[in-house]
Parts: sequence; C-alpha cells; structure tokens
Amino acid sequence: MPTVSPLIIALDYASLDAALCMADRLDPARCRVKVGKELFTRSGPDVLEALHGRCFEVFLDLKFHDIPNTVAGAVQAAAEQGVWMVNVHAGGGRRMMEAAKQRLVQHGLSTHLIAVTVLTSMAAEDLAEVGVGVSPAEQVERLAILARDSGMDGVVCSAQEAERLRALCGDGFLKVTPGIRPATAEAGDQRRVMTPAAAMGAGSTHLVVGRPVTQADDPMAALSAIEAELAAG
Ligand SMILES: O=C(O)c1cc(=O)[nH]c(=O)n1[C@@H]1O[C@H](COP(=O)(O)O)[C@@H](O)[C@H]1O
Repeated sequence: MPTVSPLIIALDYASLDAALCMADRLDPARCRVKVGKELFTRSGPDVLEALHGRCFEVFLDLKFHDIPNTVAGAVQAAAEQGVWMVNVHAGGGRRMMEAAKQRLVQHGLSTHLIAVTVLTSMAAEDLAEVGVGVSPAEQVERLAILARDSGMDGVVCSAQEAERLRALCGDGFLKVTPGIRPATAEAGDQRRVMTPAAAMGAGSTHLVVGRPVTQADDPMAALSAIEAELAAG
C-alpha cells in the first residue's frame, strides 16, 4: 500500500550501510525516502533495489541538468529502476523538460517527473550573483509556469512559494518542499525555510526532511514530533 504521508525523508548518508540502517528504523507506511547525489554516487543502483525490497517508494533526487537527449535518457534510466519520483532542473529549459516527459510517455513509465525551481539554499543575493535580478519568489513563479507548460507533474520549491503556486497551478500540481525546519531546528545551509505544519498549510504537497531527523540524537523521536505537529495541523 503506498503511503499517504506527505513526508519524504532525505537519506543523505555517505554509505549504503548507513542509509539502510536509517531506513530500517523507518516505516514505509509512514514516509517515503529520498536518495540524493552523495548516496547514489557511492552506492549506485543497489540502494534503490535495497529500498524497494523494503517496500519504500523512492524519490531519486539527482537534479538532472544537461542537453535534452542526455536528460531524457537519464530520466528513462531512473524510471526503469522503478523509482516513484525523479527530478530535473527547470533551468535546463522547456526543450529539456519536454524531452524528458516525452521519453517517459513513449515508454509507458509512470514515475513522477518534477523540476527544481530555485534551490532552497538560495536567497536574493545568491540569485543576483548568478545574474538573476528578481526575487526568489518571482523566479520560482516563472520557472514553475515553464515547468507546468513543459509537462512536469510539479516542482521543487520552498514552502514560502507554495501558496502562490497553488493559486497559479492548482492543487494537483505537486509542490515538493525541502527547507523544512521544526521551530527548534537549525537552518544550516538552507535559506528559505518553514515549519512542517506551516508548509502544509501553505500548500506543500510533500515535505522533504533531512537533517532535522537524520542528525537528531533520537531520529525516531524527531520524526514522531513532526508527525504530531502535522496531525495537530
Ligand atoms: O531537490 C531537492 O530535494 C532539494 C531541492 C532544494 O531546493 N533544496 C534541498 O534542500 N533539496 C534537498 O532536500 C534535502 C534537504 O535536507 P535537509 O536540509 O537536511 O532537511 C537535501 O537532500 C537536499 O539535497
């Protein structure tokens, strides 16, 4: 049975063993898991097989950003390994996103395909340094509309932009939001953050949570506290 929980736990570990040790403490009925660049680069597809074997739905977060043909092939490869969700950078443009979507459709693959808008670690000054002179909210809006028009199932954005995107793109357009920080947690390298309950209230469809759970003294207690916060609304 797929989970109905909006929680996606980021397994940002440096080894397969460490990631599986965490996964073995999690319940696939209560959350999904995310495999990102560090873990995948170290473990390769073995980690996907191991997590699928434990009945987890997996978000493969490799943020593909390349020419259309290359990204389409990478997205196909991910989907053929049975992942629940995969992502690309919206900054790769319309033709790149369309090629990726088209490849999934051609092969009858139902993996969710979403696009990263503006990384949650970036603030206005970071955008300015890379030549983007508008606010993160404006840039997210522009890229989300492009992603929607290019056939994406949704976007990665911060929860701070979720409400605006819900109004623009509707409830069915996925809004996957990292930068989730319970009130007592450190922001770390994240810049556009929100608490779990506030993020759901703002229209996030899925919450990506990493260090507040994985680096907690008691990860299960930290996860339960987030679940309790969400249940209380
Ligand atoms: O695509 C992502 O998942 C992602 C996009 C983004 O804009 N910001 C972001 O933090 N992420 C990922 O979400 C996770 C957040 O982890 P924590 O900051 O530890 O909660 C990390 O695995 C990031 O790679």
